[in-house]
Amino acid sequence: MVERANRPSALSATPGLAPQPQVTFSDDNSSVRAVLPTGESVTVLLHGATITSWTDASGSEKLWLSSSAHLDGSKPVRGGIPLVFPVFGTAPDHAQTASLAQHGFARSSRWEFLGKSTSESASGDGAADLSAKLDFGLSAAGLSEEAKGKWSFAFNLIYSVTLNRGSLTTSLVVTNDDEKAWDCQVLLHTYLRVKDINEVEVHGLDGAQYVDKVDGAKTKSQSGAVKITGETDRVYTPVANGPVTVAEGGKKTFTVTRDNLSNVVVWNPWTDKAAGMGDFSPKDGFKNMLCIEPGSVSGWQSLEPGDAYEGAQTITYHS
Ligand SMILES: O=P(O)(O)OC[C@H]1O[C@@H](O)[C@H](O)[C@@H](O)[C@@H]1O
Repeated sequence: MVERANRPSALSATPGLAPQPQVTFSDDNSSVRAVLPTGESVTVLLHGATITSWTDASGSEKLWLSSSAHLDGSKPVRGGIPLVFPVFGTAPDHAQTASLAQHGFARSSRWEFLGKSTSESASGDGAADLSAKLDFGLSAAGLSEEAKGKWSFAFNLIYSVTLNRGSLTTSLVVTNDDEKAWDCQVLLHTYLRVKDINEVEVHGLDGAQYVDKVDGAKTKSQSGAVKITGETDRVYTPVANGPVTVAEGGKKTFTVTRDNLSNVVVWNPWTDKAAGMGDFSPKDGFKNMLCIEPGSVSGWQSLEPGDAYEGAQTITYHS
């Protein structure tokens, strides 16, 4: 792997040599985009450091984004990959996070774009494959007065989004910059795009315990593949750190691997919940999405002053 930090966009031309294909980066005041020479792309909104688009080389979208999602910072984004920190859902019994909004403030805050870099590795045919990495940061200084009032600890988040041919890696490093210890939960709220939810099976969770949030938070045990036949909201704790795969019509479409994230939330709102969400469009869009959300949410990451925690996912698509 060769790191080439902050190289200029477009083609690099060395006199006498054919121009080498380069990653194209663009950023405006609201989002950052990287496009590989082979056509794969990722777009990250500074609002929430939310990934709003991930495409393959042909431009086919891999993530689901509501057509009425708020992209102007007025609400968390419905779709793509929003970030959940420092609390998953709400935690009325956890004093430090009890007054925070659902899923915390990371998805509602404007992040700073820290920089971009390019790496190359040999591909199967001997040519170099390029990948692009985008880094974003959020600390207490970037919070709204309201969020600061509800969570007053000093912290630092670095979120890295790495686009490779065929896969996307998202990694969050959380550092406690305070003089006091604090707890947090982290989750990568990934909305995968599917063709028909009725054809979907999720593999890799067989034997896992889960909390069924649509059945009184009962603890249950998964048997076989997960099929989505109605509102589904489950917090799985897989037995091992193996991959979770999504298949459609018997064909594998996504593989999700986790690094240091012990839970997987599987969520689909189905008809009634989708109808009740003002930013969920089209209303039958639940047929085209499935949230597979790697996270650390069934307990708390307790960080002493100066401690850091890192969790990551890699999503690979199979075409
Ligand atoms: O509407 P929100 O805040 O984006 O949350 C969407 C869903 O996010 C999931 O992670 C939760 O398990 C669900 O309970 C929740 O409904």
